[in-house]
Formats: sequence, C-alpha cells, structure tokens
Amino acid sequence: MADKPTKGLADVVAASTALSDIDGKAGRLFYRGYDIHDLAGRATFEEVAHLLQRGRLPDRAELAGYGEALAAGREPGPLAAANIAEIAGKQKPMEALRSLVSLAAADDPDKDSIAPEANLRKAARLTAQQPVLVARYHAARTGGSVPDADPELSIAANFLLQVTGRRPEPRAVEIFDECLVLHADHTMNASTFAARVCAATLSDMHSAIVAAIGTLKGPLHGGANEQVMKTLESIPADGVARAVRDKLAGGEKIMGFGHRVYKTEDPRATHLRRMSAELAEAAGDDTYYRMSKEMEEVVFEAKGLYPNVDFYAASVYHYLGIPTDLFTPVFSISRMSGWTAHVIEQHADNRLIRPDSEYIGETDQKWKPIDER
Ligand SMILES: CC(=O)SCCNC(=O)CCNC(=O)[C@H](O)C(C)(C)COP(=O)(O)OP(=O)(O)OC[C@H]1O[C@@H](n2cnc3c(N)ncnc32)[C@H](O)[C@@H]1OP(=O)(O)O
Ligand SMILES: O=C([O-])CC(=O)C(=O)O
Repeated sequence: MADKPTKGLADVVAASTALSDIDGKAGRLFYRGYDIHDLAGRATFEEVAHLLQRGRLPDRAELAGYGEALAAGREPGPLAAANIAEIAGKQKPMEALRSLVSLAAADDPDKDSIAPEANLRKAARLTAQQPVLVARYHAARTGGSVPDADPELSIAANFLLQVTGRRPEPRAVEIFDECLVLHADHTMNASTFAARVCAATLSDMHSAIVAAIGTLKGPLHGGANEQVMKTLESIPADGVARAVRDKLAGGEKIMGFGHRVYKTEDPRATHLRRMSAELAEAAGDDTYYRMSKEMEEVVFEAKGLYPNVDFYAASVYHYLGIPTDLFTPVFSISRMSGWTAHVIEQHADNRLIRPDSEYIGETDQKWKPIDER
C-alpha cells in the first residue's frame, strides 16, 4: 500500500529543473540562477524567454536571431485564424486560448516532432503567437480590428498596440514588459506541472500547453488576477476593511493572497505594488491602488497572509487599459515562455510522471446482477 499522500502534493518534490528556483522563506525567486530583482526592470521579456528556452541570456546576435524567429512565427496559421471569430462568440478568453492553441498545432510545421530542434522552434512560435491570439480574440468579440504588428516593437509593445488599438506610451511598454518578465516561470506551479505531466507521456508541446492553459485558468491559480479586479470593483472604496472582514467571516478566500511556497512577501508583488503606485499617480486616480494597499493591511492583520503575484497585477493591468477578463490571458502570454521551456526540459530527460494513490473507497463489494441492486 502507498504511503499517506500529502494533500495537494504540498512539499513533494515532483521534478528536477534548472529553470527556476524559489526560496519561500526568504521570498526570493531565481530564473536559471538570476535573481528576479536583478532581472525586473533590466532584462526584456525576449531576453528572459531566451534565457528560459535556450539556456542563457542572449548576446546581441542571439537576441536578434531569436527576434527573427519570433517575428517569423507570429502568425498562428490558417485553421486558428479561420476560427477566431466563431470561438470569440462562444468561449470566454481562457477557453478560447485553449481551443486556439490546439487549432494552431494543426498548422505548425513541426507538429509531428518532439525532437530538441523542433521543440525550440515551436517554443518560439507559441511565445510569439500567444499575444496575437489574445488580441485577435478581443478584436473579434468587440468588432474591432487588430493593427499589424510592428517588427520594430517588442512583444510587450506589440501586444499593447494590438489590444488597445493605440501606440502605447514608452513607459507603459516598460512596465508591461516588466510584468511579462515577472510572470515568466515559477518552478512546479500547477499549470507547469500539468504541462510536464502531459509532455512526460512523450506527447507534443502544443498538447502540453493546452493542458497548462486549462490549468492556469482556475481561480486558485492564474485566474485569481481577474477575481482580484472584480473584488476591487465590487466593494466600496471607503468600505474596504469591512468588506474584507465580512468575506473572511463568511469563510471566503480573498483572491490574490496566500501562496503554497512563499511564507513571506512574494518578490514579484514588491515590483507590482511599485508599478501600481506609479500608474495610479500617472492616471490621477489612485482609488484601486489605495484600496489594494488597504486590503493588504487588513488581510495581513486578520490572516497573516501576504499578496501573491496576482494581487497587484490586477490594478497594474487595469491602469494599463487591459480589459479585466484578459488579465489571465496576459499571464499566459508570459508563462508561455516558462511552460515551453519546461516541456523542452522534460523531453530532454524524460520519465513518465505517474505517482501512486491512496485507496479510500469501499472494499469487499459483492457483485449483484442489475435487477438486484
Ligand atoms: C499565480 C498563482 O497561482 S498565485 C495564487 C493565486 N491564487 C489565489 O490568490 C487564490 C487565493 N489563495 C488561495 O486559495 C491559497 O492561498 C492558494 C491556493 C494560493 C494556496 O493554497 P494552499 O497552499 O493549499 O493553502 P490553503 O488553501 O490550504 O490555505 C491554508 C490556510 O490559509 C487560508 N487561506 C489561504 N489563502 C487564503 C486567502 N486568499 N484568503 C483567506 N484565507 C486563505 C485557508 O483558508 C487555510 O486556512 P485553514 O488552515 O484555517 O483552513
Ligand atoms: O507557484 C505557484 O504555485 C503559483 C505561482 O505563483 C505562479 O505560478 O506564478
């Protein structure tokens, strides 16, 4: 018989990875050994995606080559393109992305291969396509059009351009790019684990990413950023403390707080709080920032919980003009870099992931024919 399981696999080491590492007590996060505090605001998302997928921070030539791969791979392919309008009419954003990535697989030139070189090419294409899929989905449901991507612009700038229809301010691009850097990878989080389980059957990268998208969508994981914004919008600006205490008294969780691994401040929240403050000031309306700060104080006082990455990401995305139901899709744009890197890593040194379970059902049941049950 198997040992008693730890509920939710808490503290179980489920994989070896060279991609990211967390010190949950100290509140530190590293991508391939680089402290997130050193990368945030310095490295671009493209550099970080290269670091994760291709193993090192690129030099200028490598970054140019990676940029070319991204630009060449941006178009999701005819099957996904042909279905965006209908999907936008019937599916919510994360459901739509799950469908569209699956459809994009059909036109991927490397769809039948999980060889290392094919995986690298697919990782770049998936990373390039995700922001385009989000923007096209949004345009399809709002009856708008998507401006062509500008080859001179970064992924962050092109996404803001394509989703808002306006050329973004340079500072908005810097801030959004930093958000993408902060969300890129996070050890064995649920969606990455789902991707690795799928990849470990020697299934293909697109299948693993579809599993990851479906997993990120849930409100206990990436879906929390949208829920944070809905909470901020649903409570009175001058009644934050009461609303939070009422929710807690009613047994509700406060979205954007708590973490399986961090026992102190999530280092990403430190940067996102700062960005939220800056954008609030620039907007001339700091309501959501002030409310967030107050929520943080009340939740800490009542439960000793710290904000996680999803908490201040909500007000930051709001101030950047991103529609609330695209917050989790925006998370997926960044996390695509990490998911794909994990699939590459899994395929490179694979063993089927198949844990055991503890049986807790009935025993010694006696068979009865159907008319005797
Ligand atoms: C990108 C990300 O995925 S970051 C996480 C995003 N998710 C959220 O923000 C959702 C809200 N947070 C949570 O649900 C949890 O803190 C999780 C899912 C992040 C971590 O879950 P776990 O490690 O399984 O912790 P668990 O849910 O068991 O919580 C432990 C205790 O803290 C409480 N708790 C944890 N988070 C919260 C919260 N946000 N609000 C209120 N209470 C909370 C639980 O009720 C539980 O209390 P109990 O021991 O009295 O029953
Ligand atoms: O690590 C986790 O469990 C969730 C998280 O913060 C992330 O995926 O960024």
